[in-house]
Amino acid sequence: MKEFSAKQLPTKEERHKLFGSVEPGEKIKPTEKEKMPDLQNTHKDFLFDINQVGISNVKHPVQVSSKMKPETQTTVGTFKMTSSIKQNHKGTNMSRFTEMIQLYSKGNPFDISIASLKAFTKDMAERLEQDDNQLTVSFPWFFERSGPASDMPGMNHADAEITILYDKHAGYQITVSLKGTITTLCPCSKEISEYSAHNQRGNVTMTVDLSSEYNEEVDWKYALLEAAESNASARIHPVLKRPDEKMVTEQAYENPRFVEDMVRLVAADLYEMPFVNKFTVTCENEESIHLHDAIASITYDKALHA
Ligand SMILES: Nc1nc2c(ncn2[C@@H]2O[C@H](COP(=O)(O)OP(=O)(O)OP(=O)(O)O)[C@@H](O)[C@H]2O)c(=O)[nH]1
Repeated sequence: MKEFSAKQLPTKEERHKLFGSVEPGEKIKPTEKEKMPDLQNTHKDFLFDINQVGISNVKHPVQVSSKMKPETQTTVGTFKMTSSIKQNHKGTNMSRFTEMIQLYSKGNPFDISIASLKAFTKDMAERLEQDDNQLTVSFPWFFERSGPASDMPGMNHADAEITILYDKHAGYQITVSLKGTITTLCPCSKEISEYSAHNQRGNVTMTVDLSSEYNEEVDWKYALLEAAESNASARIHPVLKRPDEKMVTEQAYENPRFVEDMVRLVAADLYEMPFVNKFTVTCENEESIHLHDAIASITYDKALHA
């Protein structure tokens, strides 16, 4: 066997120099915060107001409560946090956004209940010395789902999002959104075929403005998921044994749905929810007989039809 001969490597410092690192240049600008120029806080005519300025794509662990199991979970939140600024103000103080997340979470998962996020956005506006603040947090929400016959559980998830808009004069506007996955079986295919019918995964996205009647006794994630799943041909399951698979297959055949049927049925459920003001429901079916998807959407504002 060939004997291993060790290389004589230069030191780490020498290696960095070998690959281009140089000595620091002369540094003459102040290093104390008080002596640094504060460009962001320059005031003169900068031509336009800005509607939203801040930071996006901030990842932070978040704590989510739910009516479904697990009743509390830690998941990953992706935040966007902004406020408006006036024409005479050059820039926002960006470090304050992430500083506030740390202040609220104290190094733990950030509690993203509606109450906590309402307090956060109001504080944020005050800390930025602006009239408004907007926060959006999106996160995968996990929920346990059991097989319909075997009752064997597994973990499903849906994409959830909360947007809180705080305005010093107008108060709060709260919008929540959930994208859940369902099974749809094609009614046309069932009608025309001697046997079988094509079916597919459908994605139902519901975006809802919450009314002032909303309180957190109601789990909005569960309510929206139920609106999508209870109207589908069948629900999606992580674990299915043969008796489960038989039930799900037959249930889908007994409840065929076009993409149009889905958005109308979900719209009816959202219409009946007293804590929903305005909603958009979109269904996109990943068609198993096409390369393209089928899509339908309804936007409805209860106030416009009062
Ligand atoms: N306004 C603005 N800031 C930026 C931009 N790009 C980076 N920065 C941020 O500028 C931040 C530092 O500015 P400030 O947050 O005003 O810091 P500061 O003045 O020391 O903080 P305060 O004492 O809270 O006012 C850094 O966190 C950078 O992320 C930009 O395009 N606009």
